[in-house]
Amino acid sequence: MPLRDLHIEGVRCIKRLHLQADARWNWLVGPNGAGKSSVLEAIHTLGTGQSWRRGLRHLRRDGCQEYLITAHLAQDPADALIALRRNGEERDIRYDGKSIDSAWSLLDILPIQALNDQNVHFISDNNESRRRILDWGVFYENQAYGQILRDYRRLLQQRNTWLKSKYSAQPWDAQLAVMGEQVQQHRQTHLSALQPLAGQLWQEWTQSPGQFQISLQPGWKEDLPLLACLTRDRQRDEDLGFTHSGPHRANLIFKVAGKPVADILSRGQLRLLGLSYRLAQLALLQQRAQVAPVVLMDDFAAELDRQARRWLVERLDALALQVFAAVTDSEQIPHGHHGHRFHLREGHLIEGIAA
Ligand SMILES: Nc1ncnc2c1ncn2[C@@H]1O[C@H](COP(=O)(O)OP(=O)(O)OP(=O)(O)O)[C@@H](O)[C@H]1O
Repeated sequence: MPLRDLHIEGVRCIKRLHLQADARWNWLVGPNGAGKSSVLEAIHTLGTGQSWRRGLRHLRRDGCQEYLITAHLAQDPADALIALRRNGEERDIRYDGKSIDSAWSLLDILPIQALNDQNVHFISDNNESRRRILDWGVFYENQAYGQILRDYRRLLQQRNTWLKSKYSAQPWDAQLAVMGEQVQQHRQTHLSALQPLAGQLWQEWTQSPGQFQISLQPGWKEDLPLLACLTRDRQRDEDLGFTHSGPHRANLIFKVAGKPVADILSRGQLRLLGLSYRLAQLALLQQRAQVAPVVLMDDFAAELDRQARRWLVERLDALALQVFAAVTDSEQIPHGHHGHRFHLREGHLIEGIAA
């Protein structure tokens, strides 16, 4: 669902900026501090209700009362606008003239895949980052998953509150176990479909016969049902005041040739492996769910040599998605590559296609 245009007011270093987007490639070009990430963050916020690094209030430009981000989507009629305005703690989201209560709805209206540093280096980051990236793919492949995960988290929170308060009746375990098993099942099904695609991309890039494996640890003892683990660990959970077993403790393990990748791959290779995984997610969505996220790529060239950059562009080209990619220099864009180039300085568009 590409953007046709984008309008930003009062976001970080950007006072006011409009651009008319290309349906495929949009290169944001400018030196450090020019505002490239601010544009990407604005799009991310419009598609998720959340900033990708700090809290939302940091998005507001110093000295401004509010920020406003709006866009027209390519498939919508000309007068349908998606708009997010924030003033202090008040947030107003509208789509096609209607007010939207929950930012969750934005995930359907404007799906985004963010490839910023954290979201590409998730493999060597913590378990939570890996779960977040996994869940992004599961959610877009099967949108019922969003509700299942929210239900699971709500029950988990209730159980943890109960563990701390030590009331006598304990009503949560059976339902928590049912939801937890469902979360695990959806994740595993998704991963089984994703693994061959990610492996294919990784091997295509490395030309290495070393086998690439991803496995999912569910977050509880694998040969026991979750309910049995919750029952078994009840006393320990009560003593420590939180739930030890469940998909909130799941982990994704990446291995190449049988070894943990963080031990053997270089930082650039880890970025490429992370990108292969994320590209595989996009390919799977294209096959299964017909969702076409807008791809946001911060610091496109970081840690990638020329050949890797070309490969990445070709892979994204094959997916025919809209991409916004930040580079500090036009030289980092593979030679002869098409798309719009927006040159930025100090939060202003100095050259490019203004709306
Ligand atoms: N709340 C704010 N109000 C005004 N300016 C801000 C605010 N937050 C950050 N900035 C400024 O915005 C600029 C950072 O912009 P941004 O991160 O978008 O740059 P960039 O082009 O992505 O740079 P790099 O290539 O270094 O990643 C910095 O100059 C910073 O001082």
